Amino acid sequence: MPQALPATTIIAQLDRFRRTAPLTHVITNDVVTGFTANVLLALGAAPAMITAPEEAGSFAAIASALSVNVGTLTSAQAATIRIAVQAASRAGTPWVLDPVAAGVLPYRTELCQELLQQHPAAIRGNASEIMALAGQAAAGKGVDSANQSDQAIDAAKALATRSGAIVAVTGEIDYITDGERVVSIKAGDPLMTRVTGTGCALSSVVAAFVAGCPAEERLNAVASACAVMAIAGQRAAARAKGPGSFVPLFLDNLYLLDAITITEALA
Ligand SMILES: Nc1ncnc2c1ncn2[C@@H]1O[C@H](COP(=O)(O)OP(=O)(O)OP(=O)(O)O)[C@@H](O)[C@H]1O
Ligand SMILES: Cc1ncsc1CCO
Ligand SMILES: [Mg+2]
Repeated sequence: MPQALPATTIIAQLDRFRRTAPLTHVITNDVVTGFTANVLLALGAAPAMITAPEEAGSFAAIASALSVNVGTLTSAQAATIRIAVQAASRAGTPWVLDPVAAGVLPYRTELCQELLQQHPAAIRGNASEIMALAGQAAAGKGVDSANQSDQAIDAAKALATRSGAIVAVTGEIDYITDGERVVSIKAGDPLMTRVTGTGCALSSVVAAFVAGCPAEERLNAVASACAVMAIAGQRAAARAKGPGSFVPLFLDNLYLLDAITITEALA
């Protein structure tokens, strides 16, 4: 049975995050780069999108966390990702994988499977992506999921056990697992699927939350990252007229999140 995440845990994790303002190295897709940087800044992290193959390795080694997303993968970017992930792995920088459209396209699916051997701290994807990475039949529709997140709980547990990563499978309900414990978050709003990049940005927020986090606290850190995004999304959607007004309200609500808003949202 999935457990709910207590508000006190989310508040403590967000407080640690804001006090440390983690330097977050992001190698992501062309669609969401600016939005992801703004989400991280609104919450209080320090994003840096360093993508040159000559620089990605040295930066991954000094960053507090690395986030890798294969959404608009090219062969040149795959080379950069390999350099960055290997450097992060060697330096002990926790890194997070967002396997966008894994299962739909063999090239990126093989790259994601290869990267799993480099000990990701966390993997965040939608249901179809997590099922595909776990080797189950999935029905991704391009970058979108055609599966419900609860269909992917077993796949998420198996993938966590195999990779050693915390796995977050997101959707209407988010499930986060270390292979044994499963935590669920029910907040968010369907409007979050009507703007691009909420999931992609979440993966970089997950990276920033695992920065400097002891291994035994990682499940709480990843789940708290999912919770802050979902809560801010829910609060923004309550006042938005549609996707256009949702985005600025979402950034404002990330910035304004505090103990009171978090406690209220989960009450
Ligand atoms: N139907 C829904 N109802 C409520 N919240 C939702 C719903 N779908 C997604 N969300 C919220 O949006 C977040 C992003 O998850 P989603 O699974 O849509 O990512 P994604 O498909 O990888 O997105 P993208 O590829 O556009 O970045 C979830 O963690 C959740 O908070
Ligand atoms: C729309 C889109 N296409 C490739 S990546 C991306 C962002 C959402 O995953
Ligand atoms: Mg995605």
